[in-house]
Amino acid sequence: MIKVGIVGGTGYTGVELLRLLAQHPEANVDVITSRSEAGQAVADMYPNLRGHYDLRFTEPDADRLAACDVVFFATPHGVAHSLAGEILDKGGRVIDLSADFRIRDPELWAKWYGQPHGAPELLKEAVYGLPEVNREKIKQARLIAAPGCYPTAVQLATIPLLEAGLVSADDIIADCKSGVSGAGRGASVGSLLCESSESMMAYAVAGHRHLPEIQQGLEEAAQSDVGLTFVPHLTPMIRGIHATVYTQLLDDAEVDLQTLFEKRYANEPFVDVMPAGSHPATRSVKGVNMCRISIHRPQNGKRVVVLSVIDNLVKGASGQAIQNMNLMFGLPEATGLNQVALMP
Ligand SMILES: NC(=O)C1=CN([C@@H]2O[C@H](COP(=O)(O)OP(=O)(O)OC[C@H]3O[C@@H](n4cnc5c(N)ncnc54)[C@H](OP(=O)(O)O)[C@@H]3O)[C@@H](O)[C@H]2O)C=CC1
Ligand SMILES: CC(=O)N[C@@H](CCC(=O)OP(=O)(O)O)C(=O)O
Repeated sequence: MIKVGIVGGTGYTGVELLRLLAQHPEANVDVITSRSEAGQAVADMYPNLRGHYDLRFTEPDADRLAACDVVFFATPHGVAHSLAGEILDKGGRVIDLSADFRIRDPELWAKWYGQPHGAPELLKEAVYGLPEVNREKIKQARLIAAPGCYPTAVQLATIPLLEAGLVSADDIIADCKSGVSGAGRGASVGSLLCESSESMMAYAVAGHRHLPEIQQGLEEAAQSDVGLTFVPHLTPMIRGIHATVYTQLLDDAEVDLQTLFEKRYANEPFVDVMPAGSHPATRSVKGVNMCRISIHRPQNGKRVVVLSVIDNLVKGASGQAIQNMNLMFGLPEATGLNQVALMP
């Protein structure tokens, strides 16, 4: 059994880790931290977990966490900077769901996150945890930077086109919609029912902190600079990301984009390339570790439109983190991740 520690167990990604790990046959949660709820039983705070956990929140303690085989950080950015190094030094492994180790350049990170990078010495060994790109590195890693929710949906939609050199890398548009849980449990007034239901709005159009993360991943795939316009929107749903990616074919050559995507993801357990002409809905991935994609070429012109949906809390966070854990510990990649999406 893998002994698991979770830092930040009261947030949405923390409780989602607990929900998924409750059904994982090879992992057991030993330590779960919360400073505000220390002493409280996990199942008292989250009744969906009654009967699954006999565990209480504790204060974060590096020694107790390092005694686990792997520690998930489900915390705001900056927390893993201060604790991950100590856990690694004591022999633990770390999967960070926050943005702390996703961007390789510490100066760029500092610019977008508005504070100095707290652990630049760890960046060399941090592996970006997108299994569809970095599977072999993940298997050897001690420190995983789990990708953000928007970056997961956008990169999976775009990477096959850039790897094949078929589209113009200097003009990519990612128009994205997110459910409100993406803002976390401690979110501001804008996430209240009265503020966010029956309405939809764009935000951070001038620049969202996921922009440099997406750009980094797309530039690796393209092996060149990438020009990206990323516009996130808040939509009145609890879970889900819908990304619509617009790119332009470099020439009129007859290319079978459907086959390109099907081949690229043929062996991927958690990417579903849907039949040509499909329009995937966010509810088709609700609660599951899956990205469903469809590829369109309207009127057979040069414009390529790729639709990509994930559950922000699963393939966009906690499910993907467990997928990484499975790879790090030599387990079948889909262990504990075979749920079926909720309908309706
Ligand atoms: N929500 C989403 O869809 C996604 C979120 N993420 C990222 O995952 C991380 C967690 O997100 P989410 O679950 O939404 O966040 P929440 O705001 O819902 O929860 C944050 C958790 O971290 C704990 N925490 C806060 N500050 C500290 C600290 N200084 N030291 C230790 N623990 C702390 C909190 O508990 P307490 O204060 O009691 O200790 C709480 O349990 C964030 O970095 C987020 O950006 C990534 C992908 C998707
Ligand atoms: C709806 C909403 O507010 N979404 C969040 C998503 C950020 C997030 O989850 O951050 P990381 O993936 O970087 O950890 C936002 O736009 O800030």
